[in-house]
Amino acid sequence: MSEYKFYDQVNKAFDRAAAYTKIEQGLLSQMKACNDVLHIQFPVEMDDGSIKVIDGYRVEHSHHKMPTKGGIRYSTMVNEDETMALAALMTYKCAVVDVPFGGAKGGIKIDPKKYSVTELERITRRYTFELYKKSFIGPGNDVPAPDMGSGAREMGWIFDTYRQLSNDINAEGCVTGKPVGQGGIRGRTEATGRGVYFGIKEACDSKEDMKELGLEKGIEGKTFIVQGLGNVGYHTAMYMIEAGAKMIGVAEFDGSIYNDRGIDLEDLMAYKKENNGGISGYDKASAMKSNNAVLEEECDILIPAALENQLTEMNAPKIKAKIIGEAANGPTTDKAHEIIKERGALIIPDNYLNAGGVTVSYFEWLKNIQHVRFGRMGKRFEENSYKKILSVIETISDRKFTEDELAVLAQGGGERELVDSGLEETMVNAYNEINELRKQHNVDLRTAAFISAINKVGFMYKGMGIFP
Ligand SMILES: NC(=O)C1=CN([C@@H]2O[C@H](COP(=O)(O)OP(=O)(O)OC[C@H]3O[C@@H](n4cnc5c(N)ncnc54)[C@H](OP(=O)(O)O)[C@@H]3O)[C@@H](O)[C@H]2O)C=CC1
Ligand SMILES: O=C(O)CCC(=O)C(=O)O
Repeated sequence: MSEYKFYDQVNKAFDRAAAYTKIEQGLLSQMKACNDVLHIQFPVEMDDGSIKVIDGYRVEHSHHKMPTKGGIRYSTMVNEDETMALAALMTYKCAVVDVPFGGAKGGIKIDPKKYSVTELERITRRYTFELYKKSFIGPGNDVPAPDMGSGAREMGWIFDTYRQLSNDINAEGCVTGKPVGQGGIRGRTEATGRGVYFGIKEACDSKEDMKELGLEKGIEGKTFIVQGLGNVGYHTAMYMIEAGAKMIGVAEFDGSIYNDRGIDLEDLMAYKKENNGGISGYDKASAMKSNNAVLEEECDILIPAALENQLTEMNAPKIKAKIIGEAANGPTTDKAHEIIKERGALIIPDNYLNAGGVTVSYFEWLKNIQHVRFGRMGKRFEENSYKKILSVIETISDRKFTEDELAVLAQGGGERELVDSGLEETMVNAYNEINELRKQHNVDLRTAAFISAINKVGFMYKGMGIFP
């Protein structure tokens, strides 16, 4: 296990922020506690007929809102402490972006690369069965989603297993991040990275805040370095580049690379695919001496998008980036946070910045329990209304719109457009809310995000009281 107890790190940030709230100590202790911690060990038959015992976890951190929500991580590093920390972060993250769920997280302690697809399916289905038996899954109680090492395919297996076991009419809402054909929503796969981009963009669009950092307003022209080109890292980089930023460094599990003229993301991804997921040997950038060395290079924005505890007191003094965009959960230890803050850099914290995933998961869950795709009822109606307005404009202005103009101007909101709009609205509003708190209390953005979360969860508890 890492020398940094992840759950302690989260609680340190919580305690720092709690001092700025008026919530009593007993209630603060209840907010920090993990309400249910499940550790299971279950057997799975391998392709060669042998039997393996697998460790699985699910932690429901807070039941102040139901269902609880959070991804399932497939990694050899999974353990109880990590799952508790990640579940706690889910509670605070949901509160920061006003997603009405309690926090949860799951983990299966395996290296998914070492198993065949059929073995992974058996592991996932048996894990789901265990969650079902123990009431740790269901659209009204606990709703998993993807995290490191898992994706839409695994969520599809979870949904199918759940619906075989239960005749719940809302079964589709038992898990999010599913393939679209199985009740998933368009835009969930890219949602976390898209949300990270919206959050960084909102920060960069503040002239006043950028001036404090000695930077120009806007994302365009800014350089960035990313750690981990998985789901979150790749989509973040893609949207940053689309907006005119330049990726000059990448760190992966097998090495790190740097090129101040920019690295072609798609070219690198194609190389990575051929190279078993690794970037070592990529010859269009310089190889650095270790897999984390590139994090210390000069850049405007550093985006850790892989693991927790990556910026520690060891490397924090050498980090030169002016903005740290925490796409991963818990990438910065408490001590590193203090060091980076002292230097005057802006840390955009995980419990706000990577909330795009759970936000779009919320939209997917709503779609599932409503049993109707967003846009299905209104899209045509909107389009017909816009066409009528445009036709009146044509009549009174003597101007004829081209087919292309009409296609753009008379477009109604389909599922993808509505998801994107809801995600942007959520990320922008939450940024401004926590940035206000940052200024009001003269604190950093992480502390501000925790103040926001603690006050919101505290407000729920005050209203509900403590049962019995
Ligand atoms: N998926 C989601 O919707 C959300 C994810 N997050 C967080 O984002 C982070 C990344 O998750 P996600 O993108 O889904 O996971 P993925 O499994 O898709 O990607 C993780 C990436 O990090 C790489 N990696 C692993 N170890 C290291 C290392 N030591 N140094 C550098 N890179 C490494 C992986 O390489 P390889 O695959 O070769 O091992 C992979 O490219 C996690 O902290 C997760 O909790 C947060 C919110 C939502
Ligand atoms: O989409 C979700 O429900 C949870 C995503 C997640 O695990 C996270 O935000 O860390």
